[in-house]
Amino acid sequence: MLFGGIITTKTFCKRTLSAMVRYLGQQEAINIDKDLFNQYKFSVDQLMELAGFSCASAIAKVYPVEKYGQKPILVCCGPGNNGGDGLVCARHLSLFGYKLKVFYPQRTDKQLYHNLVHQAVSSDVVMINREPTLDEVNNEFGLIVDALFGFSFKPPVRPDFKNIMEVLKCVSVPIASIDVPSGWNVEKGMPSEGGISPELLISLTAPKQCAQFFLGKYHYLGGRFVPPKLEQKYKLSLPKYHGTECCVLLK
Ligand SMILES: NC(=O)C1=CN([C@@H]2O[C@H](COP(=O)(O)OP(=O)(O)OC[C@H]3O[C@@H](n4cnc5c(N)ncnc54)[C@H](O)[C@@H]3O)[C@@H](O)[C@H]2O)[C@@H](O)CC1
Ligand SMILES: [K+]
Repeated sequence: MLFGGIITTKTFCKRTLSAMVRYLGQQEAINIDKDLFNQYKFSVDQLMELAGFSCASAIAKVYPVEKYGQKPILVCCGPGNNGGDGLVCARHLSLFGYKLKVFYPQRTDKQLYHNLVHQAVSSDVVMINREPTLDEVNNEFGLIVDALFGFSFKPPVRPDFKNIMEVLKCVSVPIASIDVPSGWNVEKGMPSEGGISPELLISLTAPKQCAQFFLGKYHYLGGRFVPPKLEQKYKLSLPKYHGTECCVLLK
């Protein structure tokens, strides 16, 4: 496609990359997850660490610490594995030199999650217990990481998460969403009543169908842990990760 008659190599490469990947339906994403655990014998901790690290890397590329490190980053974590990715991502961002605050209202009572919180706090991440207001988010933070819900989300958002979702819908601060923009239908995208509009989306393993409706500026793929046979089984056509990079720019 030509834009004003000019197409740069970079634009062409980005468009080619995002065109070639396959977008997964919700059930397919769940099946791949099951295969990774049952057939390929990965543990949740392993994949979550790689997923969260790749999200932190993509965020650091788009929002360099030299420019965005002054104000804290707010990470909003949900009750499932998407929230776990958020906790890992927060710890790595803190180790990269950012100031981190995490809002994690429904803490999962499993050892993995207790450990993730402990590890984050040990790496200077601050856990906040009160839900931040819209004004507080706009004034205090430079970036929001949305780790509320991933590919297992079933709309509509339940009442206990409505407030924070409303805040995220209205913020002027950029949002980086992990795997799926929270509140979006995993296949159909933003709900008709409106939803959050992330500036950065980091798809994990492979993009979900909702990513086709993503209009933000940056789309990365992370989670470089897919065994070649699994990639072939689901015909994922993943883009090539460069060198030792753990994430790749799709758009
Ligand atoms: N195989 C993969 O691709 C990997 C996936 N990971 C992450 O795991 C995520 C999927 O995790 P899960 O399956 O635990 O699920 P999610 O984290 O997507 O969400 C499930 C949680 O959200 C709650 N929930 C669902 N619908 C809701 C609604 N309408 N209102 C309020 N709460 C709702 C559920 O009760 C559950 O607690 C992925 O999106 C990704 O971020 C990574 O951790 C590792 C590897
Ligand atoms: K999310």
